[in-house]
Amino acid sequence: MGEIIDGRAIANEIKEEVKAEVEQYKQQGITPKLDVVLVGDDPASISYARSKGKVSDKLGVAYELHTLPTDTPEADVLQLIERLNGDETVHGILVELPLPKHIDKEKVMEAVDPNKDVDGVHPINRGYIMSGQEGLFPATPQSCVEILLRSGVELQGKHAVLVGRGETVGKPLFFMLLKHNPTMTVCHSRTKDLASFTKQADIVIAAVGRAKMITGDMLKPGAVVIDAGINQAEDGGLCGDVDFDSAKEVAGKITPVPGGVGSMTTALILKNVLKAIKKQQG
Ligand SMILES: Nc1nc(=O)c2c([nH]1)NC[C@@H]1CN(c3ccc(C(=O)N[C@@H](CCC(=O)O)C(=O)O)cc3)C=[N+]21
Repeated sequence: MGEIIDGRAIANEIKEEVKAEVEQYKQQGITPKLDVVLVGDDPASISYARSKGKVSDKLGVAYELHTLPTDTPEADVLQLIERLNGDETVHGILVELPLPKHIDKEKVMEAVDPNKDVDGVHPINRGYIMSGQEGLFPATPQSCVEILLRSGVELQGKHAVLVGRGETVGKPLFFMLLKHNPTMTVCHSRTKDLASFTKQADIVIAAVGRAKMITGDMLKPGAVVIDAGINQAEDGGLCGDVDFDSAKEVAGKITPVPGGVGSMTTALILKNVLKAIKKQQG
């Protein structure tokens, strides 16, 4: 049976690092601050926003949640973002997605000051991911990379098979991982004979959004398996894109869901707030 990677333990490491750095900023008279904009009443977004508030409190980061009704005009959302862009006490801005249908998501993402864009969604930050420059990068792909690096998984020259090419995880993760020199294959929902690819992988990263689609018989023995999926299981609980029970028997290392990739994302958003401060200081 493979080693189960403890995402919560790694998240706690990151939280301790962030907390210490927040302390240093406070001694310089700067209180790091994160502002979250929540339009409408999507229950997942409400719960994610609350979780960011709780972790901010714990780490000494100031947190402000701007809740707007579902029928808020797009212009009002853009105006709020403009105000936050201009407010120098605000270091990080994150707009919870999905936005109501009458609001142009791209317009909103482009409105956020790229140096405050702690969700890493502004086209400029997307560009930095590709060019390998320092920028603000999205938390979930960062979490996958951090898990690999902090678990001592060697990437150079290894074959990493990424399953998923979505805008939030797969696509940015491709470039973020490639920096560490693995040979990479990208598979996705339309890939024919997925198992023929995953069986060759030293590292499998699952981010397709299909519950338990990667099973143990699709893995090479000893492979490292990183599961970025969050799906509703039949029993009502959470499950990943990997069938954990069969995969853990074959994998060398594997992340669980919950307790893996997801448990680090909030900590990484707050780490981005600190990176954002440095960007704003120039
Ligand atoms: N509008 C929006 N805002 C988000 O912030 C957002 C989102 N959409 N879509 C998906 C990603 C992912 N993300 C996670 C945050 C915390 C955990 C987390 O703490 N998970 C715990 C389990 C939590 C539990 O059991 O309830 C764990 O994996 O151990 C997971 C995932 C936020 N996201």
